[in-house]
Amino acid sequence: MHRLNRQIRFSVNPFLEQTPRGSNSFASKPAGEGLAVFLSLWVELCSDLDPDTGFVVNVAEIDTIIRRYGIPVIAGRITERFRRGAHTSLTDLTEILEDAWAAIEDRFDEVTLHSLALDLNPYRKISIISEDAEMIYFTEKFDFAASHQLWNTKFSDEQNFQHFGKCANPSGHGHNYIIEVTVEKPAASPEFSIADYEKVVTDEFIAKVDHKNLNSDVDRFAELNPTVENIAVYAWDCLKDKFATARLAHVKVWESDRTYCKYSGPV
Ligand SMILES: Nc1nc2c(c(=O)[nH]1)N=C([C@H](O)[C@H](O)COP(=O)(O)OP(=O)(O)OP(=O)(O)O)CN2
Repeated sequence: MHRLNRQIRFSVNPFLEQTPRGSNSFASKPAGEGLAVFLSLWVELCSDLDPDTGFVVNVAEIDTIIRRYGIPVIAGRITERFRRGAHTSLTDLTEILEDAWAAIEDRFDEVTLHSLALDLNPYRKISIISEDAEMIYFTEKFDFAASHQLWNTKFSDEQNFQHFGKCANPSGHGHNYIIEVTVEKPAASPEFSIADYEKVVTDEFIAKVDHKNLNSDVDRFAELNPTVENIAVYAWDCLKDKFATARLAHVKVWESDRTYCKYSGPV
């Protein structure tokens, strides 16, 4: 079974009568005319591969279906809210995403719609997945800078340099880390506060690691190597059970744009 993901970038122009023309789907289609609401929708589809084409579905077909049936639902609902001056909350966005799901889920032959994620900006998204239609997932990215040394006192110096190479440098080295924190909550439950969520992540995790020497400033790493894998577990432990109206679903820690570790542990 394969899972194919495709991102569809589009803009909503709430106060224009006509959808702007435009043909750069890499940037946004429909395009924004002047200042517009830029969004993107990630569509994840599952199936075995078609033996003749090697496709789950041709991405051109995904684009056509999503632009014809999905985007008009999202754009229409957002336009309607803007025009009557209504704020669009996460609960409203969840309903809009669920309506988009209903409009497209049966449009793909022999392929299952597995998830839909709406990027609200480059650092924040909401998602729904087929396994758990009652749940909404909210994800935001945070950054922190930290230094560390990879070293194991059980090893000789030579063995340490063999295992960890330049990361064993006794003076340490630094990374600009990114952490993505995903929480889940029942779609129908009371409004989730993004400000409260951000405060929890900032107070319970970022404050403990940002601008720190992980080996010497963070107790967890006094004996344990601060690898990206162990940092992900530490983040999980710091954050689980800390959200008042949501449950931690998983964390993803990026050590660089080439390395990340995703973790979800026992709660
Ligand atoms: N499984 C893991 N392997 C390594 C980790 C880790 O956390 N988990 N960490 C490191 C070091 O921290 C290293 O600094 C990683 O840096 P990175 O930029 O990814 O690698 P380099 O710059 O050293 O790669 P080049 O190819 O030399 O540019 C190592 N391994």
